[in-house]
Amino acid sequence: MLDAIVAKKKITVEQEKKYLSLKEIQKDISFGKFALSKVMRNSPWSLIAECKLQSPSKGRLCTNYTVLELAKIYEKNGAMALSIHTDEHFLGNLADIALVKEITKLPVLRKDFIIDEYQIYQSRRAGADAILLIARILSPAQLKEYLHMAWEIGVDCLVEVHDEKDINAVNDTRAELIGINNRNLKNFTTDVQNTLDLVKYCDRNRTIISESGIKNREDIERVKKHFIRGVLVGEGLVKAANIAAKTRELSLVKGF
Ligand SMILES: O=P(O)(O)OC[C@@H](O)[C@@H](O)c1c[nH]c2ccccc12
Repeated sequence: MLDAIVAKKKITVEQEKKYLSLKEIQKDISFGKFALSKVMRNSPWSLIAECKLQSPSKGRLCTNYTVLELAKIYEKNGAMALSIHTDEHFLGNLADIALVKEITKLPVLRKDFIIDEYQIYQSRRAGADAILLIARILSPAQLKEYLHMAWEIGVDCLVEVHDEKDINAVNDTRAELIGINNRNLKNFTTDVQNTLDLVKYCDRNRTIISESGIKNREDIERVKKHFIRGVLVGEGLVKAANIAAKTRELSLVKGF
């Protein structure tokens, strides 16, 4: 599935370049302020709350709320940042970033499959504070190059890792934010234990978070003991009976 999404993404990006060239995009961007890393550096715990309406493996996850409604609930209840899908397989849309930025003050991570430098500038032009870089779909050279390009325009990168090989590639860069993904890329199941197994390979000077399959305080207590500074949660939030309460629970809001 990942391969198919990436193949399709390559075609989409080539089409987008025809519509608006890289040069034109580069002319039209304001510099970012590294808002995500700033927030995470200053906070002992960060919930990055994902506005996830659908996933390719599970289908529709959320029908009662729009991306904007979710963003507002998350902000009001203690989330430190928002993750906004912009890939079609997740019902995402690049324009959602600007809409979300209009109604919240939180840093916004663009959640997509970045495989071309074009998308880095495109993300900033769309208003993103940060982008996801998935180590598995990039060569070590590409990873370094993309981190540098993003850094030059004030955009943070959350580098996602799935195994020891990915982590070795990231340790060899200056990436500040690392996300250990608990999702098995072959069968799409999630296991929080993956974070505990892999965190020992990560350079401790980075800000490390746990991604996918986080459902409750128990999961958080488990990873928090092992130098994890935050979580990225989608399904656990959007499928909760009370999304506001779940956001407070996973944000570690006092008195919950
Ligand atoms: O819904 P979950 O299990 O809480 O997972 C959120 C997030 O980690 C997941 O959406 C994700 C992590 N990395 C990705 C890369 C592409 C698409 C999706 C993802």
